[in-house]
Amino acid sequence: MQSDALILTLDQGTTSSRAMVFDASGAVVAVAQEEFAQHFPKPGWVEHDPEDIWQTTLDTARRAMVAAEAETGGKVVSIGIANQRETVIVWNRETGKPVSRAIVWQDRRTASMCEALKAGGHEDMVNERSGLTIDPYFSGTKLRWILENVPDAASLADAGKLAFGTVDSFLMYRLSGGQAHVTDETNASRTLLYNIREGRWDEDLLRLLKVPRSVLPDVKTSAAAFCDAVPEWFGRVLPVTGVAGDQQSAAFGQACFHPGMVKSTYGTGCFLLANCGDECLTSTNRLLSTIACRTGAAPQFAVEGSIFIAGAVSQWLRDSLQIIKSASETELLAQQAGGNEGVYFVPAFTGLGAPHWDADARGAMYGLTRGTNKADIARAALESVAYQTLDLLTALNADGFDAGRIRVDGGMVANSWFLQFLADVTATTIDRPDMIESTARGAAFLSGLQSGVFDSVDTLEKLWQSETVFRPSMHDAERKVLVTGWQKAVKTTLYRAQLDRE
Ligand SMILES: Nc1ncnc2c1ncn2[C@@H]1O[C@H](COP(=O)(O)OP(=O)(O)O)[C@@H](O)[C@H]1O
Ligand SMILES: O=P(O)(O)OC[C@H](O)CO
Repeated sequence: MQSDALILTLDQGTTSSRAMVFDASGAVVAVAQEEFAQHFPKPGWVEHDPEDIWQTTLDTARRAMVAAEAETGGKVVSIGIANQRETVIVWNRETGKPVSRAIVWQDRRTASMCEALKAGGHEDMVNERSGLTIDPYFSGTKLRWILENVPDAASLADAGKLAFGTVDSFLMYRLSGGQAHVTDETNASRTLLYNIREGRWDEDLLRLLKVPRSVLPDVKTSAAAFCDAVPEWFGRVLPVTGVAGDQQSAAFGQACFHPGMVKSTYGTGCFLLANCGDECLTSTNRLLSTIACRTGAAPQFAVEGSIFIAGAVSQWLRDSLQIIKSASETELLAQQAGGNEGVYFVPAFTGLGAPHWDADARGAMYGLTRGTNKADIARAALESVAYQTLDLLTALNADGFDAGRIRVDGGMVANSWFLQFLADVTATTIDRPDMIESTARGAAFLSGLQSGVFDSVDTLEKLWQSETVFRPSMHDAERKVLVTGWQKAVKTTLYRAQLDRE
């Protein structure tokens, strides 16, 4: 292990870009973060400007690197990337310019395209090969939408001048000065175009979604020589040696290296991953199969439950309702609320993900009375994230797992009230590590293994430390009442979506 070597990680998330520098002991020595604009041009549409993604990534990376090298006297030797997944960027290979805004994973504009694919009887084939379900969440239909709706996109594709990528791929294209068009297998596994069992872009899926092979990046394993960042950005050449979708990266950063280990990340959304080792398990309860990070020759897999709105509920209370000034206020408000008061909040702002998969569902609050106040609403908002996790765990356990303990991370786990309620309502032990930035840490682990800063996975495993353990303490009867109320609220929300479709 090189003692003065540092690793720069780029955690490009849905609401902000964050750069972190790690040292050879796995500790964070510098952080820089910038939020960027979210665009909602039509109901259900969510877009980012790719130039915002690039600029905030570059600015935060430079700031964190300069601070870390000045502070420690060490040198950054490699870069790791963890990114919001599924989000689609398409650019012109000749000019490097995106042809449209990025279509974000939360965007629902392709709901009818997905319905048509399902009606065409393609669901089983898509599920078997990609591990995913047909839903607007994934990249494939978003890419199709751009090819069909953005002027010149199809003709550029015909001329071989169009490139598609998830966010990691776009960042590497820019970092390498336009040399690299590459991604990693965890990101590829979220596109709906990748055969996760055979580890290749799937010709039948490409044909189904009418995606030309020429627009796709090359795929590597997550710890690999991806590309070199040119000196223009950091003053010297720096190799990108670790790349993963942020949720797979978080599982790696949480040292969930063994089959059966489970992590759940609470950022904008919530994503629960259970390690399946080298077995590609198929859920019979509407969870996803996905590629996890590997360090050896054999591909690794996880079963995943994806919830679209988690920490974003607090952002909505802050930015849209304006009843709080910061997300952290929800903790005190929830304590003040005292009880659930029969108030339920189903935050289906962008449809419901696993295990319901209803793109048409929309958010709702139930049980409001004249006495309902902002504390009740804040509590219901936090509760909703715990109930949604319960729905995932119920599906996971029905698939044969025994998730008795979960490692949690992400911005929302600073909220201890939420974690205790999560433990209570799921009757599961919740383990918060000393380092909740697992996403960035996973990318640092991957990059550092490849660049020689870390010598082995065993070394990394020893770096993981628990900070607080939240144990279930709620009586079964109380839990049952609360959960029954939630189930009724979800049922009503799904029924309403069904009525809207009729
Ligand atoms: N104390 C808190 N209580 C509840 N939610 C919080 C708290 N702190 C942060 N959040 C939420 O966590 C999210 C930020 O987490 P982060 O992991 O940075 O997300 P992302 O990577 O998706 O951008 C925001 O949605 C924010 O509202
Ligand atoms: O930006 P995050 O951390 O909420 O993660 C987004 C996920 O990768 C979407 O699948």
